[in-house]
Amino acid sequence: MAEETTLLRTSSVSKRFRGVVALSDASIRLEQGEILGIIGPNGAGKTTLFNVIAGAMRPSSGSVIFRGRDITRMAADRRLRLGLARTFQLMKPFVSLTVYDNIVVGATGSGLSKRRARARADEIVDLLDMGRIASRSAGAINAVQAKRLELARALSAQPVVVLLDEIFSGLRPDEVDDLAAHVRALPSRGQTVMMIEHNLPAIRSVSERVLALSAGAVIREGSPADVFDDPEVVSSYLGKRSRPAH
Ligand SMILES: Nc1ncnc2c1ncn2[C@@H]1O[C@H](COP(=O)(O)OP(=O)(O)OP(=O)(O)O)[C@@H](O)[C@H]1O
Repeated sequence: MAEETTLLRTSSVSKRFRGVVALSDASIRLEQGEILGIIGPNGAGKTTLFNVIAGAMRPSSGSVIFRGRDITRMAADRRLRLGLARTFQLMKPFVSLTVYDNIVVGATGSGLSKRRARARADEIVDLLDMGRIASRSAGAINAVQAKRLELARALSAQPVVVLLDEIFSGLRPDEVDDLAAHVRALPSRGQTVMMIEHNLPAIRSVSERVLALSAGAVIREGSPADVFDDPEVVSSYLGKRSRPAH
């Protein structure tokens, strides 16, 4: 394995909550410049994987290595400063602030001065075509715009790796296309992406490599076509009474 191109990896990570095994011996690697999709039915362990990688939770066993450094026990805010940012499935913008100021807050959280944070926010607003909503109250934007703000907030930290948690869920196909174009452009800006997604057409349109989790374990890894059609992957979704629609 080409270790020098591996930006982030988990090594035999397990996470147990009392009787529940949320992650079981999961070893995952994220290569420099890729967009890796993580799929799996409800309860497969996807969010737990993100929590362990981003520092919201410690694994019961195993380790997380980022740029060659063991960050398993490092606090989330230090990981952010090292270049590991995430979006949240449940977005909680500061509703009393404008969209723009929410992005500034994200940038200051990554350690920038106010002045540099504003310059970063200006860049992100341009990058994600958010000019029309920048001065609106974050409490007055719609769900699609809120997704974009969540992405903007994560990017404001200028991360090396960005973890996207279901940013395409609930979007119409045209809205997916619009946001997907921005996600596809991230590697050319030096940003590597790992994304959890139930929206399989969205994954197919942005990632070359997909990894399927079921009951906390990695069951398949490969191209979207190979993984989506794999019988074990299909049956893991059917077992949960939901089919990977693609
Ligand atoms: N804090 C917790 N306490 C107890 N059990 C938990 C906790 N967090 C997750 N679990 C359990 O761990 C398992 C994996 O949950 P997780 O949220 O990681 O799955 P997921 O793949 O993200 O699901 P979804 O697609 O529904 O978001 C589930 O059985 C869940 O109930």
